[in-house]
Amino acid sequence: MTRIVIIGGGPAGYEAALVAAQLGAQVTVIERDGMGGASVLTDCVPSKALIASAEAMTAVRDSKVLGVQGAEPAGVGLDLVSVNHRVKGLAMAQSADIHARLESEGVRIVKGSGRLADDVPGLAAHEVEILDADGRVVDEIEGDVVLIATGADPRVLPGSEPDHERILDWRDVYDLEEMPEHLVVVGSGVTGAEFASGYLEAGVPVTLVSSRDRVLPGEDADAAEVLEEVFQSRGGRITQKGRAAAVRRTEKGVLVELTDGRTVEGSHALMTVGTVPNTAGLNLESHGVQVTEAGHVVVDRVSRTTVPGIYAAGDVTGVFQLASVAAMQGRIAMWHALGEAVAPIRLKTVAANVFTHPEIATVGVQEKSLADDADIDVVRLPLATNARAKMSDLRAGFVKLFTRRSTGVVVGGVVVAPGASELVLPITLAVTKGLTAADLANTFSIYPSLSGSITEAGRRLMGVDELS
Ligand SMILES: Cc1cc2nc3c(=O)[nH]c(=O)nc-3n(C[C@H](O)[C@H](O)[C@H](O)COP(=O)(O)OP(=O)(O)OC[C@H]3O[C@@H](n4cnc5c(N)ncnc54)[C@H](O)[C@@H]3O)c2cc1C
Ligand SMILES: NC(=O)c1ccc[n+]([C@@H]2O[C@H](COP(=O)([O-])OP(=O)(O)OC[C@H]3O[C@@H](n4cnc5c(N)ncnc54)[C@H](O)[C@@H]3O)[C@@H](O)[C@H]2O)c1
Repeated sequence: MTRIVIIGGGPAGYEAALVAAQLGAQVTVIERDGMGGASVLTDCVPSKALIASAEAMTAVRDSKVLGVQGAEPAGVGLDLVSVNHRVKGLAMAQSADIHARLESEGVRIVKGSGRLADDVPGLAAHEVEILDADGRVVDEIEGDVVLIATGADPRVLPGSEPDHERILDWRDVYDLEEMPEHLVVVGSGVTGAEFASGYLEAGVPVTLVSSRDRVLPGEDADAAEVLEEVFQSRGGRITQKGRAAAVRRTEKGVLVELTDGRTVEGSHALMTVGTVPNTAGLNLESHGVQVTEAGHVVVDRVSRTTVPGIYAAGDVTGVFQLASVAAMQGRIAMWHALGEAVAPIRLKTVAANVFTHPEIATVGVQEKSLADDADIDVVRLPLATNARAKMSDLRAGFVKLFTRRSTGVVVGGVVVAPGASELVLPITLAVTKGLTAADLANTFSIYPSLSGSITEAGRRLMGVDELS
């Protein structure tokens, strides 16, 4: 029986464990915190649960235009203590469900930190030491295959170290007992944009310190522009081209000093300036496992590292930091290691969503990476023209579709709308299965529905041939 040792119990680790157990391997998962990893306990799941409460606030406040009475902004508020209580409880419950599921599949779960400990490099099997919370080695186990799935932690900006009271990282926010009077979010990547949007919706004045001239530099530029407009129309402030040099505590709160001399004051600062992979202390380099300058483990498309028998998956690899990608990399690693037929990961088919208001969902090729003479047709349909959107008073947002001009095959798309994370699925399916604009156009969508804009985009891009 193949012995699999997995270090880290996030989506990369636990999904890998499920696949390996299903294929009859003997599986051990070493996890220092709790099953589900940072994704479930502190990052993805809690943030989306918090955002769900903020969205409920928005739905109530925005209902006046639909004729609802008594929902004036001053009369609607969030009870942050009970929201945080709910968020943490939900994360713990999800973690417990994953723990129970793994145990029911026969996976052994060990609490502690794992690290590679081969005495002799190059052997077919690998030793892994288990350390307790005090750093003492308490056990050693041998695996035929080791999966490194240790995730990533918040990056700390020197001079802006979180004190976890006023200067926070995103894992601290669920311990707040009162709403911040004025939250300064430093960093406008996906994490920063989501928290800035969520807290603003929850009724907190927010300033977003963005180091670029546009928030969400990695996303579709039109989508980022819509998000900025909505954010500012609701009273959010954006400090553009503002790179934080230091964040200090003041008598009343915090002062964010920017590299160009400007300052931003607030009651709390939330640091969202990226992540660092958890590779320290794993003995990777001494075992010949190649890591990049930034510390990410180098893997190929079937999750192999540079050492036979050692695989890596998830945020520790730096390949698209998404729970869905982490899980797929973990599964692929096990299929490959256990001799199953396996297709290398296809990053062009990955769908991603920014959970702001409105949400931004993307899949496949994106406009910013297209050459001027690319063989690509693009259509952009504003939501404002969609009947269902009008009924719900949704004005901001759009559907954008990219097809290959020569074949009509759908190669990418962007949806900016409330619930874009759900709406993007037909486009993702089209990109994954090589469907054409005509396939979308000839698919029945419900009338009236927001997904009608996706089939309509297909019709706009249909070639003349398909009409004849
Ligand atoms: C605020 C936030 C919101 C996000 N929201 C989303 C979202 O909505 N959708 C999405 O797809 N992605 C989201 N992400 C990204 C997603 O959380 C990550 O891509 C995902 O957690 C990666 O999973 P992983 O298994 O690689 O690592 P993790 O989930 O980080 O799990 C790794 C685990 O390994 C443990 N570990 C580390 N070192 C050791 C060791 N030596 N021994 C034992 N255990 C160890 C860690 O404690 C951790 O529990 C979000 C990220 C952030 C920061
Ligand atoms: N919904 C989701 O799927 C979701 C949600 C959150 C995070 N994530 C993923 O997690 C990963 C990490 O996201 P992130 O947003 O934490 O990191 P990031 O690296 O994507 O963004 C960090 C931002 O901070 C900025 N920054 C860095 N130093 C700064 C400074 N001194 N002052 C001001 N700004 C500064 C950077 O320019 C960058 O725009 C990403 O890959 C992201 O996709 C996914």
